[in-house]
Amino acid sequence: MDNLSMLTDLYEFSMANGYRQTITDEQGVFDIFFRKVPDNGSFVICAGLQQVVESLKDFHFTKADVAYLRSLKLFKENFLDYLAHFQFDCKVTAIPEGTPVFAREPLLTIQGPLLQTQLFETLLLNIMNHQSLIATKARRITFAAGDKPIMEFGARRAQGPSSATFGARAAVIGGCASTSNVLAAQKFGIPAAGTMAHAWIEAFPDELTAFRKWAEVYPDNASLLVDTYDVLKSGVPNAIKVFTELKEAGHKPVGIRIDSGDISQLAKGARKLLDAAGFQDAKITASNALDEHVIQSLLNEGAPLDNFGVGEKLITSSTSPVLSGVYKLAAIIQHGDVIPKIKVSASREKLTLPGLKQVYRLYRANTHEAFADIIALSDEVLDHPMDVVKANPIATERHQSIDQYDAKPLQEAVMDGTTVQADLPGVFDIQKYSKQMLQEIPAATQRLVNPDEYPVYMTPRLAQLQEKRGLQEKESVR
Ligand SMILES: Nc1ncnc2c1ncn2[C@@H]1O[C@H](COP(=O)(O)OP(=O)(O)OP(=O)(O)O)[C@@H](O)[C@H]1O
Ligand SMILES: O=P(O)(O)OC[C@H]1O[C@H](OP(=O)(O)OP(=O)(O)O)[C@H](O)[C@@H]1O
Ligand SMILES: O=C(O)c1cccnc1
Repeated sequence: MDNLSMLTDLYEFSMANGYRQTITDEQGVFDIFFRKVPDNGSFVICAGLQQVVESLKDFHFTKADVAYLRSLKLFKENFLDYLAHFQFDCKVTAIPEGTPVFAREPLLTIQGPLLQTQLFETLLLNIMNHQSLIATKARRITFAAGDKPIMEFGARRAQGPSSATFGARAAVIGGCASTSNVLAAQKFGIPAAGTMAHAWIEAFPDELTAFRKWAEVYPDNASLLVDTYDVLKSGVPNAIKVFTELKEAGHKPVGIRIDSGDISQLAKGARKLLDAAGFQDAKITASNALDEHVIQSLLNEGAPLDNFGVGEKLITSSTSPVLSGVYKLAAIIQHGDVIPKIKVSASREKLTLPGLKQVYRLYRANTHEAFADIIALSDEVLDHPMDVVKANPIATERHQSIDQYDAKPLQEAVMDGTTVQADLPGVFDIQKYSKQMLQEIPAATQRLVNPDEYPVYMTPRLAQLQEKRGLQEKESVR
């Protein structure tokens, strides 16, 4: 990661400078969470922690950064000096990447000097909102594709270079098998994959010559794009001619890609022709503005497709392009005393969760079947049975009783100062872990349309604290 310490909103510097002049001893505790799941889904796949850790570990300001900030004529010298000698001194706990998470759960909590914790808001949200959004979209798309591999093809349509590269990382966390983005492949150890563009076909006098020349250069990697002129009349018959020549020379053709038209009809026609010519093993890849709904529809129609290349709809999460994760102050620690903090705004839905907290996944006793999550204060022991309250302040039927469960804490220690305490696994290990975690949550919460709600509760103590602190803040403005 580049040094991104200056990638923040001006107001973070303004507040941090202000804290330096006013309340210098306080520690801040901030939580990252979201309230709404993209695409009306029920869960988000948490992603971005590795880049959060890398950027915090290396958080510093160069001489040029400090000179620039000085030139704004907003900040005191004691603050600029603090930045010039910045030493990261916070503790970070977080839910591991790949975990399916739900609204209002603290995905990441950071505790440390208030000035420092304030400064990280914009950068941490930028990283986690982006990667979690794309990992979640990728999970929807790979869910629709079942066991058929998805190649991530989005670099050309991503919103800028870094969205392309970190988006490809997130796409793999969400289940994609490979990427066409060579930088992402190199950086994160993802298989680099791809076929050819229409330009290759157009560059030669005719399609057959173009296919032959490709096969000469890549005899063992002949995946031919068959839709430049006419898939069934020209593309597939020409591909079969070249595949036959390759076979005679002892090579195994890979397959074809269809990138336009009615993919289902074309794939069915192509499959017949390929099979009749003895190329039952040749794979059919589809691309062209695919998303989870088009893929599901193609497979429901029985389209004989083996792979999908998915670009713009995945890399931009175009049908739901924002994950509105927020970074909220949960407590101030003053001389060792924890003072829980809450935001009470006009909309009850935006009520925050005060205090130092932990999230638990609740399993039916002695099984791997998760049925709910619960947010507790971090010093609490969970009761059996327990009267719990939905974390969503505007949910109906908020009160429930739960019993006979096993609880697994989700947040784990990640950083203590610049010491990294958590494992930061490679992307495919994260993908594997993510799949295991998804198997544990009910199938009905994972369907693409109108998924069941997965309950997220608070313990009675946390609910009481939220109510009490909320009322206190309301009283204070009377
Ligand atoms: N059988 C099908 N069922 C559902 N959707 C399909 C089917 N075949 C193709 N699609 C999708 O329909 C959309 C429009 O396809 P169409 O071929 O009209 O695209 P286009 O972008 O106009 O074509 P081109 O790429 O040649 O410009 C694409 O998202 C494509 O993936
Ligand atoms: O549609 P996506 O999911 O983003 O997948 C990637 C697209 O990128 C290429 O298109 P190209 O840039 O050549 O444009 P065109 O095929 O639309 O003409 C490729 O042929 C796919 O259609
Ligand atoms: O390799 C491909 O086929 C490819 C890569 C990027 C975008 N479209 C297609």
